[in-house]
Amino acid sequence: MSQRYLVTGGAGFVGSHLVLALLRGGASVTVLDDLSTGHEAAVPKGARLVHGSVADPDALGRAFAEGPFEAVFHFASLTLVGESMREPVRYIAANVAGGAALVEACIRHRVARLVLSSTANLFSEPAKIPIDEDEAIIPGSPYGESKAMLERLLFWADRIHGLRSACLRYFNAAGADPDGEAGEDHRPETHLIPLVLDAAAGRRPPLIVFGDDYPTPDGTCIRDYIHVADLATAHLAVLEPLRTRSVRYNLGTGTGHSVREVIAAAEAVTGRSVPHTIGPRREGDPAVLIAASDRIRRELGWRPRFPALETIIAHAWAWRQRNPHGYR
Ligand SMILES: NC(=O)c1ccc[n+]([C@@H]2O[C@H](COP(=O)([O-])OP(=O)(O)OC[C@H]3O[C@@H](n4cnc5c(N)ncnc54)[C@H](O)[C@@H]3O)[C@@H](O)[C@H]2O)c1
Ligand SMILES: O=c1ccn([C@@H]2O[C@H](COP(=O)(O)OP(=O)(O)O[C@H]3O[C@H](CO)[C@H](O)[C@H](O)[C@H]3O)[C@@H](O)[C@H]2O)c(=O)[nH]1
Repeated sequence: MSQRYLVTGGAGFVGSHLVLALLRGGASVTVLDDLSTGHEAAVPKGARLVHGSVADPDALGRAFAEGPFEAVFHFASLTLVGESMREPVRYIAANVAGGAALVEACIRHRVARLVLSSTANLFSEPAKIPIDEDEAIIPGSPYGESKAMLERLLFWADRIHGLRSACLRYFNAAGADPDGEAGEDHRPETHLIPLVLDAAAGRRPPLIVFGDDYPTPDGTCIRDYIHVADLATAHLAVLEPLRTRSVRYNLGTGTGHSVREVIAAAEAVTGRSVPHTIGPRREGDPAVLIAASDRIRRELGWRPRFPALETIIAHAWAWRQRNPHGYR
């Protein structure tokens, strides 16, 4: 019998790519998603969708009735840093309550392993770049704070109940399924690469570059863009160590790219110009965020298959070209 997994938020960008990877590996997948930002059409064929919130006991009951699960992957979350700066209470309440309800259900249903989508926003004042797992956790927003709280909740769930967990701190998730079966469709879209590609395609007004007076070589912010398919393989790679211990890893490629470099790479990939203007800084944006992913490389042998920015952008562009209206 095939192994069965629960993926919360599996109708969203990163979650749907993990669902694809699990299905391609022969697993059975249940997705629990309230479709608040995800899309029913993004749930890959072959997975079962339970429509509802992780905070709703009835929806959790319907999802867990499909178990027992080998492991649970928790992507479902409010995810926007900027929005969380305006609505801190809603962000912390929703993310912590949803995560806590899910963890409680995992304990009750004797799930042994849970993987949490955590974030680079834990590290708003890095003492050194690249950022490793020993860096002090100083969340940059209520969104980051909610992930820090869930990481602590998981620490205690392991210590007291033996629920093993992996906290995966993604840096900038980007790209699309290399075979074109899934892609990025956030509404509203706030992420740089899809905005750049839509500007190139003429589907949006010119991109606004948020500040060109940062202490970086070209003045624009530097980020570590990691292919969403490589995030998926990292989720699969942690399942083995989770049999015996909890882990936490920072996930990026270890290479940073400025906003200007992203624009130049997109122009090279698409053969079009990316109309853009320079605007003010966006509140809360650190100048440079780059992950040291040495620990997961060393301990688990994980490597990004698609580390090059051009490949990440090419896959995102290919999906967007075939799906100009996203998932509709
Ligand atoms: N995209 C990134 O660059 C990035 C970076 C760091 C961390 N993350 C984390 O990765 C995860 C996935 O991010 P994403 O970009 O795929 O976001 P997304 O919005 O595309 O996906 C989130 C999914 O969760 C669902 N959801 C939200 N609240 C829910 C609830 N209470 N119950 C059930 N479903 C709910 C949404 O409908 C959506 O399908 C999030 O936890 C996010 O915080 C993302
Ligand atoms: O219209 C835009 C959009 C973005 N940017 C710049 O592009 C870079 C990337 O911005 P994104 O919004 O794509 O990503 P962030 O680095 O802000 O956020 C990412 O990392 C965060 C943690 O730091 C969270 O985890 C979040 O979910 C994740 O998308 C930033 O320097 C931003 O200032 C622009 O110049 N113009």
